[in-house]
Parts: sequence; C-alpha cells; structure tokens
Amino acid sequence: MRKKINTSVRIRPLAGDIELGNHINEQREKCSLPEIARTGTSGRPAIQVHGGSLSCSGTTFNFQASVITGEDQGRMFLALGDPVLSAIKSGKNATIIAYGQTGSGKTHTMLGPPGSLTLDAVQQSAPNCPSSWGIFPRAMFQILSTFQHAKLRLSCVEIFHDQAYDLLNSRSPLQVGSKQSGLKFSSRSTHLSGAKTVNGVHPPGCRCGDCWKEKKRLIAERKAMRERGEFGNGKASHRERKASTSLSASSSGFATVGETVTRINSLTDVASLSSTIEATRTASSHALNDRSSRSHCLIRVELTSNVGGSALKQTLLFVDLAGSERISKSGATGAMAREATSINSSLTVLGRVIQALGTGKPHVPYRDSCLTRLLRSDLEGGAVVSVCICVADGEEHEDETVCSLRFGSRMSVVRNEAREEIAYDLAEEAEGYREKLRIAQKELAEMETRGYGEMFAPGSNPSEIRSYLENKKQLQKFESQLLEARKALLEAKSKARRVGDGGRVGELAARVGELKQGVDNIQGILLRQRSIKGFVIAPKQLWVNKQAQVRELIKLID
Ligand SMILES: Nc1ncnc2c1ncn2[C@@H]1O[C@H](COP(=O)(O)OP(=O)(O)OP(=O)(O)O)[C@@H](O)[C@H]1O
Repeated sequence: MRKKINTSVRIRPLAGDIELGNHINEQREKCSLPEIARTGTSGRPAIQVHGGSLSCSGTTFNFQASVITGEDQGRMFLALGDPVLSAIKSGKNATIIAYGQTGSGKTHTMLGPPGSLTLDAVQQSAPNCPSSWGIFPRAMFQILSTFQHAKLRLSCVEIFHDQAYDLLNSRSPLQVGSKQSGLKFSSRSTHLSGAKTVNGVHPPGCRCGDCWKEKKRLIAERKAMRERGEFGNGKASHRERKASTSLSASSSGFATVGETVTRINSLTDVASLSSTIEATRTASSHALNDRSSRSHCLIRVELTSNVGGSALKQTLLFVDLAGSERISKSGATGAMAREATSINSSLTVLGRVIQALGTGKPHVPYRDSCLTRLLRSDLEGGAVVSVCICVADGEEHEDETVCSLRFGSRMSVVRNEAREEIAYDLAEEAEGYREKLRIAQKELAEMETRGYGEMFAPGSNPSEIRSYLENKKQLQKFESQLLEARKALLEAKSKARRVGDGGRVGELAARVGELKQGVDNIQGILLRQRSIKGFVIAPKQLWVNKQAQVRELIKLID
C-alpha cells in the first residue's frame, strides 16, 4: 500500500533558551508555547503550534506532522527513529532526511551537537546511549541491541559542489553510476575531437579519429575474448552485466561506486566513525552558525541478517542536508558564497523533484543534481522515507521558516510504497561478483599497459618523478595524521566539557593547525608539479571508471 511520507517538524529553541538550559524548554513544552517562549530569550518567537497545525508569519500549515520543540533528543528519536526501526523489522529499507535553513539544527538532530559523538561520551553513559546523541547514533544503538547477529557495514558520502566524495577515505572523489545498468557511469567525456596530444599521448576521453578506432578495436577484442570463453560465455556475461552489481538487482536509480565500507560491531565503532565523519566533512563558520556544514552528508548503513539460511540485505540511509542560506544574512563571501549558491541550487532541484512527485507529474527531474540522483531509488519506493523539517524559532528567521514548512507540506503529500527486500543466497551472489571482479581486473590491467592510467610523459626528469611520488606519499601520511589529531581534539574537548578543565585541548588544537598547514603546503606543491606542461598525464576516464568498478566489486564480495 502506498503510504504518505512521515514528516516531523523540529523547532530549534531561541538562542536565549539554548543558553539558559533545558529547564526553560521543559516549561515551554508544558505551557502554551508563545507566552513562555518570550521569557528570558534574546529573540522573539515566530512559530505558533496549535494542536496539529503550525503557523508562522500569518501562514498556517495543516500537514500532519509531529512537532518537537526543545533540546530533548530522545523525544525526537521517538518521532522519527521509531518508524524507521519498524520498517527495518518488517524487512524494508529506511531513509531519514533532515531539511532546513542553515543553523536550524539538522546536524544536531541527525548526529548530535558538535563534538558529542566521542568515545568519552560512550564510556560515560554506558550501558545507555549518550543523551545528547541524535537520530543516527541512537538508531545504531537500537539496531546493535535488537539485531545482535546481523552484520552491519557503514559508508559515508558527502556531496560538495554537486560532486560526491568518500568521507571515510580522505574525501577522495567518487563516481556515480546507474544501478540499472550494473553501475555504469553516467558521466560523459567533455573532451572534443581534435584535442591536443601531450608528447604523443592523447588526453583522457579524447574523441579524435585515432582514439575512436582504438576504442572500437578494444571492444572487438573484448568481444572475441568473451567468445573464446576467456571472459565467460558471451550471452551470460551480457546478462550478468545487465543485472546490477549493486545491492538489489531490481532497484532503479543511481549509487556511488567504490566507496569505503567499514564494519560496525559496537557503539564504540559508531562513535569512532561519527567523529571521523565530523572531522572530515566540509564545514565553515558564518554569521548564522559557528560550524555550518557546507555539504550534504549521506550515511548509508547496510544490515545483513540470516533468514532461514538466506541473507536479507537492508539499508538505512541518514541524510543530513546542507542548509539553505541567504547570503545577505550569513555574510558569506568568496568561496563560501559560491558554496551557498551550489547548496541552494541543489535544494531547489530537490524541491522540484518533491513537487513533481507530489503532483504526480510524468517527468521527475532526478538527473538535475547529484543529490537527487542518489536519493532517487529511496524516493521511488526503495525505502520507507521520513523527513525532519528543522526550523529556527525567532522573528528574524520567519521567511526561511515559511519556506521550510512549505517544503514539508509538499513532502507530506508524497506517497511511496516501500517494497520488502528479498532474502537470497549470499554465497552464490558472491561467486557471481568474483567472476565479474576477475574480468574487471583483467580489463584494468589491459588498460594500464595501454597507458590509460595516470602516467608521466616519456622523457620526464626521473628526479622530478621521484619527488612527485614522494610528495603523494607524504600527503597521505599527513592526511591520516590530521584526521587522528582532529579526532583526538574532539575527544579532549568532550572530556574538558565534562570535567571543566581544558587539559590537552590547546596542545591538540595547535597540532591540528600545524598538520593542516602541512597538508595545504604539500597539496600546493603537488598542484604546481601537476601543472608542469606534459609532466603528469591524467588518467583516462575509462580507467578511472574501471578502477572504481573494481573497488565496488571488492566491497560487494567482502
Ligand atoms: N534543538 C536544539 N537544541 C539545542 N541546541 C540546538 C538545537 N538545534 C540546534 N542547536 C544548536 O545550534 C547550533 C547549530 O545547529 P546545527 O549545526 O545542527 O545546524 P544545521 O541546520 O545543521 O546548520 P548548517 O546547515 O549550517 O550545517 C549547534 O550548536 C547546535 O548544537
């Protein structure tokens, strides 16, 4: 049966309320909202809640939503997390999306306040879940205790300037592939025919006559190899390619390819991965938020359980969107203003997608942004979807609040039908993936011998090559040290808040600063080395795609 998307509204208390502590919000929840909210706050409240409806700036919204005010993360989880857990128990996938203007509390709701997802917090609240934690870690806490024999794996992707990055692998860029065509890549080469060659080698994606002939020859050779049985039977192989290498063969839409996937066995793993995400995700400070996320963050958890000897794979997706932002209010300039424009335009596309789904339009513009491409299968019935609209109370936010509530009201009329996932033989599936991996690795090696990977132009200075490779290694080392130092700083800050003593915070903050400087320096040197004409020849798109496919298959077999 097609069900409406479960919508909740979370009202971030006025700034004064947050500073004064929980007791104000407790009173506020018990009493009639507007009057009590006016006491002891720095701003004036703008949102009124009357039974099931909300009004702001003269506009009333009657969509059926649970309205949560105050700082209590447990109540928020009851409204949003519970439907998700029931979906998982009934064999379906689940998705939770946090939407709202910048600073309205999306990250607070989805993950928790800055620096709260630490090992220190886990130890202090054991055996319970830390009270400040948001929906994602709370859901993991529940799943770890309910599905004790299930295998849990997590990956995390951020979308920044419409490009996907792997947050568990130093923000390395990720390809987005179509699930229906076995995660084939949708990106097209932008190089035009007649592109200049560098020392006789053609640039990636070159479409000149010679490259076109070479491509045709490669295709013919691969076909011949398949017919000779080296890549398996031709017809079967074609069918296999048609069947998706993604999680579910029947699913439509797009997915990132080859991102890092990490096992979760305990709440400690959840805290450790969450602090990696917090330390790696792109964030900056502006007038409306000290730590504003500049990217959309998609945390995907894969749960594999044993059902009568077969494996049932389900996914939970937690989406913390970047906030819509009025540049005049946030005061963003330069790169930050460009980030805001990119965030706003991807949210506009999401709005158009929701509008089209809600009004039953035949065309839904999923392809217009990376975010909507990745959410497509979930919105189309791949998952039970819940949305949390985050709004910030206060007259100064009225316009943005009305916009967010409008989005919520459009979202609340969208109906989708989440299918139950089917259990299947995991060993048989892994066998199929192994065969595909063998073929993909062979093709990758073949491409490398033909010079499709990153390489140095013939005749390059050997000492320059050595220094370039050394710098690349050094960058990796510095990046992992920076991540560890950032995580240690989060832990130290959490401990300092608890015991009221700064301890090693200053020392660690200085270390983070030094390492960041080191990373920036090496990145600058590498950029200069890469820009020496004809020194490094960038890998061809075909090779990049094949490499991502190999990583994806390894991930699926694991
Ligand atoms: N309900 C709440 N109770 C207490 N504090 C809150 C609440 N919501 C948000 N905050 C605090 O407000 C600040 C901004 O919140 P947060 O960073 O989650 O906003 P955001 O919507 O994710 O912003 P952006 O889109 O800029 O990333 C944080 O310090 C957060 O802890």
